[in-house]
Amino acid sequence: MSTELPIEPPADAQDATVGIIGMGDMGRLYARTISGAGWKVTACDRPDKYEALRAEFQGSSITILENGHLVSRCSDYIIYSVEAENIDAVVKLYGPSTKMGAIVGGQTSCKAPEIAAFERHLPKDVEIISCHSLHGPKVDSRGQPLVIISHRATPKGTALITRILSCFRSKTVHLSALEHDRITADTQAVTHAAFLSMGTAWHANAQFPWEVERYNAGGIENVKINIMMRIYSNKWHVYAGLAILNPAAKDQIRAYADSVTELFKLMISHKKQEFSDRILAAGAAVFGRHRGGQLLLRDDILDQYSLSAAQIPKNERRPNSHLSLLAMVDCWWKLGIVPYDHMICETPLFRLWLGVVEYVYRDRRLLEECIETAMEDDTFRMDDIEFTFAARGWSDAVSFGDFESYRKRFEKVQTYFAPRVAEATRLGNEMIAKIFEKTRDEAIASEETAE
Ligand SMILES: NC(=O)C1=CN([C@@H]2O[C@H](COP(=O)(O)OP(=O)(O)OC[C@H]3O[C@@H](n4cnc5c(N)ncnc54)[C@H](OP(=O)(O)O)[C@@H]3O)[C@@H](O)[C@H]2O)C=CC1
Ligand SMILES: O=C(O)C(=O)Cc1ccc(O)cc1
Repeated sequence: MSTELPIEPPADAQDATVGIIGMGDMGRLYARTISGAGWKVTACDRPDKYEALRAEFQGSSITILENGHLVSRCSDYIIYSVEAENIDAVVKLYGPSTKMGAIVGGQTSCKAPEIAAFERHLPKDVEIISCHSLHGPKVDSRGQPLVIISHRATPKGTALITRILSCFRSKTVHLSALEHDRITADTQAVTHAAFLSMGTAWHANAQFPWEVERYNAGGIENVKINIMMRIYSNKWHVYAGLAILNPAAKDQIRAYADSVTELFKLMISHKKQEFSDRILAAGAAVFGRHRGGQLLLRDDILDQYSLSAAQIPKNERRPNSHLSLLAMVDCWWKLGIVPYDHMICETPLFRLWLGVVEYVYRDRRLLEECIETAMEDDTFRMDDIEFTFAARGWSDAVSFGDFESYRKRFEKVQTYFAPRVAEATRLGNEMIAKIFEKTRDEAIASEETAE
């Protein structure tokens, strides 16, 4: 495991052609950025989209071809940027056309099936070097992690790919496929499970949380609502793929659902001592080494990003049990995970999630307030019971591995929240841009120092 600065290109690097198979959101980001850095780029989507894609990219320096055979034949680095569920079929189709001696990688969010497909279908002379940008297509890539997986690779091949991808000005992290999947099961799959469950619970209670007085509680609630809306405004297949196909994700999501259920049972049976001991033990295990240092998030920034019309002063806000947060720490504790160790594969959403969890656990008064509310206050009970059902439901959906039922669960909630998606996306983008200003500025400053 290492983090490296970009390596100087080998002498022939400027001649390399990069091929992109799958011109969806991430494929387009890659094609535009890599071409903008001066590399030759060829790209395709499904053959039936050829004419439309060609018209769209007319006059640009990106060459659109009819299919993946043509892209594979003429490219030195081919990136498959298709739905994770389709990776085996697409590599099976185009893999045998790979140019002799080329390097092949993929952008899918889970590497076990991608690497298996490459090993199964690519000619043996082909190197395998995969990648994964840990951010969405609309997020500034500077300073965000970019994982490079040199699975079947020469040092020269790795140097070339590192050089090509350095145009994203991301934080390059070299990992094995296995390390990548174990870490992203936490930073992505479990994080998403928590927010998917919040959305499902609010939908089950027929609530738009920003219209409910008890959710007008500033920073933490704003993050929960904005991220939940952000996830449900995206494509279901991204979340389904990275959870269902990641061998480590099922167990971690199940552990999260178990923590939610067990804590909820302690709450409704008013076992305050047991509940409190468990919360504090989990907090000590997870945050013990991180008591000092700067918090990841600042409350005053988060307060600015609310979907609600009414802003309630801090001293009049109603405390929340924050079952979703308490269960996250309980789950990390049970699994022996220290989330700070996973920051090498952080996404913007994970940083926000860890940020709010940390915010509660490093403020003893706030944590005591959560424990007190969980035990004594019925205001959030109907939310917490629906949240418990939802967490177990999402865990089942992932365990059963059925993409179609995952899609139905997802789209039901997505449709419910659709009317406010545009506004939530705008707010979420502003919130993420503001919070990551510092990360981006640090990345630029360290590049300038290196130059
Ligand atoms: N969106 C995100 O935030 C991120 C996504 N990823 C990963 O990147 C990959 C792509 O995601 P994203 O761009 O968002 O998804 P999209 O659905 O926007 O893009 C995938 C594209 O691949 C196309 N495709 C499918 N089969 C073929 C084929 N046989 N030949 C050529 N093209 C094909 C799809 O067409 P059609 O729609 O017709 O099937 C679609 O246009 C996914 O595996 C995802 O997990 C990684 C990082 C971030
Ligand atoms: O930040 C998140 O978790 C997102 O929702 C965006 C995202 C989705 C899939 C990826 O593989 C990487 C980033």
